[in-house]
Amino acid sequence: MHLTNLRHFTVLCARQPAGFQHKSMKAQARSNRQYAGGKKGERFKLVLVVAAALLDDQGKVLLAQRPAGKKLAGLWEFPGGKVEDGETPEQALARELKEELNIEVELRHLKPLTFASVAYPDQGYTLLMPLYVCWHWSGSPQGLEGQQLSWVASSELPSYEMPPADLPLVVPVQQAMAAGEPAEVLL
Ligand SMILES: Nc1nc2c([nH]c(=O)n2[C@H]2C[C@H](O)[C@@H](COP(=O)(O)OP(=O)(O)OP(=O)(O)O)O2)c(=O)[nH]1
Repeated sequence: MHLTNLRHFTVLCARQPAGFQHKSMKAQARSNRQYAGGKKGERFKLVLVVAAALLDDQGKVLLAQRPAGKKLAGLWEFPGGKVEDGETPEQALARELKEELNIEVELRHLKPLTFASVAYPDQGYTLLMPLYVCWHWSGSPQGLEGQQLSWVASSELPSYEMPPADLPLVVPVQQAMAAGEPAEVLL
């Protein structure tokens, strides 16, 4: 995607329907809008992180709480992590889900949903985070790294405090939850 379109997309993603967020999320969204894309001339290191919205058959999505001592500790996020050298985003996500939650995911079950792009000027990096939806995995998710896990209904999502990058992802995830698993397209 052309950079101008990517910036435009980021701004669009940052808009939320009126009344959707509670107070602290509104404040986070405001600061998110201010630094999304960064200022002209600023230089950033790109950090590529992949994450998954795991959706169960009760219509809930899995959130993990970032453990104490880590950056953004206490905030709730979609499980995932950084893409390592030589990995595809899907391979990285399947590896992270195994390491963090002890579940196995087939790459074909990772369906791209949307992405977040957020610059952190004070930290000198910009986070680019593709978000996948996943309806099928084997095993039962466990917080192997000491993180709390929570299966969350769509209407409850806005009450979980999340990193700024995640706020624009909430509505697309709610839409995916409402739509249910799409039928397989056979080519
Ligand atoms: N997995 C995940 N990471 C997220 C989300 N939102 C968000 O800002 N992040 C950030 C937090 C971390 O800085 C980075 C993910 O890094 P990581 O989970 O692999 O590693 P880490 O906590 O050790 O990160 P770091 O301390 O090395 O920065 O992406 C999200 O929804 N899911």
